[in-house]
Amino acid sequence: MEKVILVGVENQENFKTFTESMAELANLAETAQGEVVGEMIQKRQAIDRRTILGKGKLLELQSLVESTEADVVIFNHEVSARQARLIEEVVNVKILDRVQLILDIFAMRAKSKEGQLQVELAQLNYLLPRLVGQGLALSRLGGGIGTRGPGETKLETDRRHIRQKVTLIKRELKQTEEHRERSRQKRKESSVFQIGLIGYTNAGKSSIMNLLTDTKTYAENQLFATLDPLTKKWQLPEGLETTLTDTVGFIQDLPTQLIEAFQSTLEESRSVDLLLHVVDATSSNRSQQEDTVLELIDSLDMKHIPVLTVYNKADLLDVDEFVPTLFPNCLISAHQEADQEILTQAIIKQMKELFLPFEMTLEPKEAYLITQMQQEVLLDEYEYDEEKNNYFLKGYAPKQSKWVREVSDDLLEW
Ligand SMILES: Nc1nc2c(ncn2[C@@H]2O[C@H](COP(=O)(O)OP(=O)(O)OP(=O)(O)O)[C@@H](O)[C@H]2O)c(=O)[nH]1
Ligand SMILES: [Mg+2]
Repeated sequence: MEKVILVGVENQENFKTFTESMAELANLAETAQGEVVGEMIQKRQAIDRRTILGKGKLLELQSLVESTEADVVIFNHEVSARQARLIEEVVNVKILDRVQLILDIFAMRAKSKEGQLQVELAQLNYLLPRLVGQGLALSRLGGGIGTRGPGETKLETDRRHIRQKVTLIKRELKQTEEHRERSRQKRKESSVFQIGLIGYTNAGKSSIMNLLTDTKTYAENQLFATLDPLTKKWQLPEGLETTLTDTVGFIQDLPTQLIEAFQSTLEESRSVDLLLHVVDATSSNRSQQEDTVLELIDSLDMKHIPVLTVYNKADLLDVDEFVPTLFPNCLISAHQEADQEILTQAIIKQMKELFLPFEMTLEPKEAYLITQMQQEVLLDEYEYDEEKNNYFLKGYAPKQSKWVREVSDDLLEW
């Protein structure tokens, strides 16, 4: 385990969320298998352009590194190559920033070929501008946090080599993207109602996926436990078939390089009919986490998709004291089997708002259609009318549903 010192400069720009952000940095460092042995905070009007910390503080950092025998210093700010070099000259250990740390965790987590390629692309994109005129030798970093990567070769310093690699990875990713696009298209054509889980990392998205479906996806008390999107069928008790997609979690200051690299993964959520925004209701940092996710929904062009907020981890809360901030919402615990019902009903309520209400009758000879309909619409009522010798059906159907079209034809005939 590497010993880590965390550094942050509290300034006019970040003072509102500074404490939480530092706590999150500690959490990230631990997720990357670091042991936090010290923290250094400086209050300053703005960060120092050359060394982030002021001169005096930098010397303090140097003695803290020595006394704690730290292996690495992680800054809660983006650190340019030049800044890293200047700081390193003083403290004599590896310097990393928040972005590199997040990239490193992603590199650890990436399991699928696609995930690995995406992380490698993000790392290379992060590296490229940092190489300009620097001749920065990555080898000096040695091993450990900040140097992990899924690529077989160590990250190379040669810019040309990196550019070639970027082109190569993009080409490979394009193929998986096309494959993904095809299955997504297929799902769209089959007009299955699609639900996407999104939310801050560690909010409980995968746990909710597990609660609703019988799958056992990886749910862990770790940041970014999930990297690869996973889509599962989920059938509502009334019979309607939907799909549920679990995906990568969001975090404040999600590196733009990552967002770019993970475009196709995030695409999975862009085409859904309903988003479940999972929020850790117990987080002391809840409102900032909510804002982060809302901003990302916005920047990922997903603003047109209806959202149901799912406040999670209710088992750890005094439920009566809880005050929600986003609507519509429901409050559940993914760890309580009984809450499956609450969540399901909340989802159905949202679906009804998106669907069109319909009523129709079917001749006895058409009764075989009912089973099929049950899988494609929300059927509230269906009964056989003995006097009229027909079936009466009532419910809600997706707007583009063939059942709705057929019903309206029926209505015209009458
Ligand atoms: N007490 C309690 N813990 C929960 C609940 N839901 C999830 N957790 C825990 O919270 C942690 C994170 O859960 P995950 O389901 O992995 O969260 P996630 O949103 O998928 O996280 P990432 O994939 O890392 O973004 C795990 O340790 C879960 O056991 C809940 O309702 N109550
Ligand atoms: Mg997960």
